[in-house]
Amino acid sequence: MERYDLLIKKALLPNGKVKDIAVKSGRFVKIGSDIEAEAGYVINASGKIALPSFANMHTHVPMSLLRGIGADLPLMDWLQKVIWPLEGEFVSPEFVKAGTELGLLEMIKSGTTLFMDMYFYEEEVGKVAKEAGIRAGLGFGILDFPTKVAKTPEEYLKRAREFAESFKGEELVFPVICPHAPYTCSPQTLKKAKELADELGLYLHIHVAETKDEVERIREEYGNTPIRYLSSIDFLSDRVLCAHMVWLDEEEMEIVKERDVKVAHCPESNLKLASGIAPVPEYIRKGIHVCLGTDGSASNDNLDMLEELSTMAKLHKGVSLDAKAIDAVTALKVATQNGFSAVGIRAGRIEEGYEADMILIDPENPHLQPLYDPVAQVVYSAQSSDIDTVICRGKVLMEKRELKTLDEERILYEAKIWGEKIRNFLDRYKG
Ligand SMILES: CSC[C@H]1O[C@@H](n2cnc3c(O)ncnc32)[C@H](O)[C@@H]1O
Ligand SMILES: [Zn+2]
Repeated sequence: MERYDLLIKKALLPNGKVKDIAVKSGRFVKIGSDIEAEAGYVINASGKIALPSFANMHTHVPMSLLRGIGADLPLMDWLQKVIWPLEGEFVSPEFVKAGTELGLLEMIKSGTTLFMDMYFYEEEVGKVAKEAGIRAGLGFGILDFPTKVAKTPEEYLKRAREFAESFKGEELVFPVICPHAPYTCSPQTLKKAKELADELGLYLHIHVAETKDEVERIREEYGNTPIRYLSSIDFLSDRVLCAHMVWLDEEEMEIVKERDVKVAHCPESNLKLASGIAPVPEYIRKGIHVCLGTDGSASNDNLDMLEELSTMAKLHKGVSLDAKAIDAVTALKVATQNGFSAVGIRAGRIEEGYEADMILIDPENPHLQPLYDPVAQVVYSAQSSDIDTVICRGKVLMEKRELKTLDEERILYEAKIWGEKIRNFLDRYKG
């Protein structure tokens, strides 16, 4: 008799069919009716909706400890007056570890199995991600100005290289090169970051065209808009993930399409920081590769991809007056498959041959009943607390809402202690 690592029985698939799902060596190997086999682990998914898990394609996970701080400010005031001074005071390996644990708790509980992160002391993020069993594309943030983690661009680049070299060849965690933005990195730094990514065969991840102010600043400094400027220094390729991309003109969209640059749309952060609304339906129409991210928890203020995808789908209908601007099936694809495939991972579909990353949603809640159209109802009315089970590469990270790899009680306790320290500092700073 065939033996599988994991057998998920009687799950309701997005196509409306009830099937068993067999997993071996981290992949979906058989999807069929009443699979009779031995299995290392069996999950009874009767009555549950099976969907691909989410790929959060732009985060600063340790910022979970700064959630709720700096509300109601635009990006540059938020960064310069609140966030960067706080990071200068608190960022340390211990802060990053505790913030990552809190963030991963939230991400796993809301169905994410891949996140793309940019921050400081990223080796701490890597260690926690490995323990948690989640996929992560991680990069040490590169800047031109001095902070407590590095003084010169050369030092940031050195740290980025050291981090990348120490995390190469891992199963689920992979290094990425992360210059922060065109307005915080000189052309020399951006070119060196690209050379480093090319030398090590890694993706680049960067903030681009987030605000109108940024566009003006880049135009004044370099005589061009951000995408034209990045194109002129040969920074763009199919291995570049650009977060935000709110303010592009038609010609820039053509450049992005032509180079197959990946776009991480972050609608909630863009709304909260009053940055604007990226023309995502137009990107999709043009065939640009769009995926979805939350950004950090101090600009969102959570890491909940289910909420993010619902916001995305509704927001673009509202601004375009087109109910089909981003339909439910497309929204789900942007939040799942498009994220994984942007970084070369064959996941985001529950199909034989795909990586076994998936969630089970419990529809036995008033806001999901009666159930007529599982995909649309998940997109428009599910809450992350409906997510019952989360599986990453065939490993169960949460079942019946119980976390299997993280100690929820300890992590929440430690986050509250950090909260006390940061609150005391803020009180003194205000006073
Ligand atoms: C160099 S590490 C990452 C750096 O980015 C800051 N950050 C967080 N959110 C945003 C955003 O939306 N735009 C630009 N920069 C952002 C974070 O605080 C870190 O300093
Ligand atoms: Zn960001």
